[in-house]
This record gives sequence, C-alpha cells and structure tokens, in this order.
Amino acid sequence: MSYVESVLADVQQRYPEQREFLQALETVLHSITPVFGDHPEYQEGGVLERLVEPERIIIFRVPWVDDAGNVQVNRGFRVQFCSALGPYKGGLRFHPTVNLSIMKFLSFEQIFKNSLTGLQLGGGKGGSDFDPKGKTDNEVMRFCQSFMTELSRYIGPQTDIPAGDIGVGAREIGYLFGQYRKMRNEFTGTLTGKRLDWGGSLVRPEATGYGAVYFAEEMLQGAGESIEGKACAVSGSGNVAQFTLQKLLDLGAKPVTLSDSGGFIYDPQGISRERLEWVMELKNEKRGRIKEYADEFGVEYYPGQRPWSVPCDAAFPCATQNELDKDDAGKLISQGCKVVAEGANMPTSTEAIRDLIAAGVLYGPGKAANAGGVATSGLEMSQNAMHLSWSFDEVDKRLREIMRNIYRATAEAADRYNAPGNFELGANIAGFRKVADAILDQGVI
Ligand SMILES: NC(=O)C1=CN([C@@H]2O[C@H](COP(=O)(O)OP(=O)(O)OC[C@H]3O[C@@H](n4cnc5c(N)ncnc54)[C@H](OP(=O)(O)O)[C@@H]3O)[C@@H](O)[C@H]2O)C=CC1
Ligand SMILES: O=C(O)CCC(=O)C(=O)O
Repeated sequence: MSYVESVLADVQQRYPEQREFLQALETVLHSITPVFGDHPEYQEGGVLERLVEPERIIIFRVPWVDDAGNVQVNRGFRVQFCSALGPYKGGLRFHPTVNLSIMKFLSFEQIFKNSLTGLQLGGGKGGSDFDPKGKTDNEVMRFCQSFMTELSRYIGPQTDIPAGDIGVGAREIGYLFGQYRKMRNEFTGTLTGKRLDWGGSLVRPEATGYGAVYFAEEMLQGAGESIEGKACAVSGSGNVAQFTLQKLLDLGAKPVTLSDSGGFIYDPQGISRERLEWVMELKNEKRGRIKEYADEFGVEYYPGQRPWSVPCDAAFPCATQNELDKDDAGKLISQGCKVVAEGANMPTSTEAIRDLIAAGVLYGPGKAANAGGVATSGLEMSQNAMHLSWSFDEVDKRLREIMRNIYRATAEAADRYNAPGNFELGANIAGFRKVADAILDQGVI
C-alpha cells in the first residue's frame, strides 16, 4: 500500500460515516499522488497525516425563541481545518442538511481553494442545520444572534474570518456582524460579505459567479474558443447562480436555465437581463420559488429535475454538492457540451468528473472555478485593514487577475504532471504544494 493509500485507509476507518468528507478527500489524494514521488520530504514530515485532521472543530448548541414563543435548538459548527497559510477563512452554511461530514468536506476543499488564490488565507467553514426558509426576519435575527454569541469566542480578524454560503447572504451577515460587534466590542473585518456602508467590498456579492465565468472563459480561450454565443445551463438561483448569469450576459452568452430544490425552468430564448432582475427580486426579496418564473414568463418548469438534459454548450452547476451525476455527465457529453465550470462546491460526482475529463470536456473544479468569492473576501479584508475602499473596477480587475493566475497555476501543474488539460489534477496539486511546503516550514505543531 502506498503512503497516500495508507493515510486514506486510516481516515476511512476512523470516519466511515463521513461520506462527503471522504469523497472530497479521495479526490484530492488521488490527484496529488504523483507529487510524493518528487517530494519524499512530504512523507518524511508526515504532511498528509497532519493535513487530513482538522486543527480544531467547534460544535455548539444554538438555542433561540421563535415568533410563537417556543424555544428551538439547532446545532452550530465551525471546522478550523488548516491555518498554515493564514487565518481560517470560509463561509457559513445555514441549511437543514448541514452535518459534520458536510462541514469537513467544505472546510477541507477551502484549504486548497484559498491556497490557489495566492492570498494569505487558511481553510475553514461552518454553519448550522437551521433552515432560514419560511422564517421571519426576526426569527433569523434571533437565531443569528444566538449562533454568534457562541462563535464570537473562536473568531477574529487575525484568527478566523467567516462569510456567507448557502442560506447566508447579506441579511444574515448583518445580524451576525451586529452581534459580533456587541460581544467583542470591536468594529473589525471579522466577517466578509458585509454591506458596503459598514465595511463591505464592491464586487464581493458578484465575485463567485463572475469568477466562475472568468475561469470558464480562460479554459475556453486556452482551447481557442470563447463563451460568447454559447447556450449555458446554470443550476441554482441564489447568489452564485444570479451573478454567473449576469456575467454570462455581459460576455454575450445565452443562459437558458435556473433551478432551486423544487425543479428547474428552461427558457430556450435565453434569460434576459430584465428576467434576471425579476429573478433577483423573487429570490432576494420575496424569497419565492423558481417555479414562479415559468408562471410569469410562460416557459417550461420541470419539477424535481436538474437542468443537465437541455441542449447546451456550457454548464455551470451553482447550487450544491453532488447535483451532477454520471447520468447527467452522459447527457452533457452527448449534447456536445464543451465546458463545465463549478460555481458550487463539489457539485459533480467522482464518476461524472472522470467521464467529463475522459470525453475531453473542459472541467473547472470548484476549488479553482469558484475561488473568486473567497479571493474577493480576501480583498475585503485588505480594504478593512487599510480602512479604505477600492472602486468597482479596481476590485473587478484584481478578481480577473486572480482568476487568470489560478487558471495558469492549474494548467501548469497539469502539464508538469503529464496531464495537460486536466484542471482537476492541476488545481489539487497546485493548491496542495503551497500548503504542504508551509506545513513543513513551520515545524510539527
Ligand atoms: N456564496 C459564495 O460566495 C460562494 C458559494 N459557493 C457555493 O455555491 C453554491 C451556492 O451557494 P450560494 O449561491 O451562495 O447559496 P444561496 O443560498 O444563495 O443559493 C443556493 C441555491 O442552491 C439551491 N440549493 C441548495 N441546496 C439544494 C439542494 N439540496 N438541491 C437543489 N438545490 C439546492 C437553492 O435552492 P433552494 O432555495 O430551493 O434551497 C438555491 O437556489 C454552494 O455550493 C456554495 O457552497 C462557493 C464559493 C463561494
Ligand atoms: O468568502 C469567503 O470567505 C467564503 C467563500 C466560501 O465559503 C467558499 O469559497 O466556498
């Protein structure tokens, strides 16, 4: 058994129930296996054994009172996985499916994603099994306050800087920031994704979606093509999906689908800017369902289905993990889909990734393609530390540059390890090398 296989087997034996974490771990370890041939010092220094175990996991009770006066209790998490490259950084997810396995997979992925950004950011992630859907603003506020009362003990501008993820947008970040400020009596950049007036950065709301399209454009340009004129299937209809659509429209592409957990809509003429604005109001203010788009604009709604069966040249999974499986990959390949860029974290199953790459589809893994969000959070932290704000164009220019650098680092690592065009392998290796070197440099701690 090789070194990598023995570390993997040990984790599998210790945490057999952590399905999503093991899925993420297996993918990364499989990709980085060739690196250990060139770098025996990683094995000698026990880098992998240290990297697969989080530095710290905090699990806590979150009691709150609903509008009817009943006491509710949820579970809160923060997985502080690795701080070798900087303070822990990663979002908070509020969704009923949240559990330790999902927190660990997201936090583990964040280590390599943050490394790829080139910024000084460690990897962390957190959240709760609280479901904001159907809750009033006051209920969400009371939940956020209780969550932050406990979390505030473990975070800080030099320690751990949370942000948003599924179910955590500007409203939740506001309530979390307010409570952090009160508990710690400090106004610092300890959360990112803040509103502009109180410390946020221009482009942070747009950054993950814009970055995913920039990354897709880089992959296409590398193959002598462009996103312009391409029909694009997009899943989700939240933050990442909305701004993926906006950038696709800016670059002359034709987005044709959106989805939520109820199903997807297909608008074969292309979702226009006006219709996208309507979706933003539906989702961000009225908190409605995507089915209402079909009712409003007279297009087809497919309940309980995912959008990968429609004719498309490009696919942007922007909802959640494991939302694109082997069958879906087969459909995309048979329609001639050229590029899959992941706005979401681990949306594509392991078998589907294998099939896409084998079929020559340009596959941009989330840790590279959706790194624009956390990178712009890093830019928000820089602006907070300097007590100034950059213009929209300045931040967007930096985001564009960071995405280009991630593409280059990823493509170069893939070439170097004899797998040209395999951006999955390239992203895992390029992300891992920096973290591994930092772990060795800093001694056994
Ligand atoms: N926000 C960010 O900056 C970043 C986000 N990501 C990733 O992007 C993805 C989307 O996040 P974001 O847009 O912020 O979250 P939002 O909460 O804004 O939107 C999530 C969207 O995904 C859908 N969704 C969630 N869970 C499921 C499910 N189990 N099945 C089908 N659809 C589902 C939601 O539908 P419904 O409303 O019905 O639940 C909603 O349309 C996540 O994977 C996240 O980790 C990655 C990098 C940064
Ligand atoms: O902006 C951030 O810090 C976190 C973004 C995030 O959670 C992610 O990249 O998955």
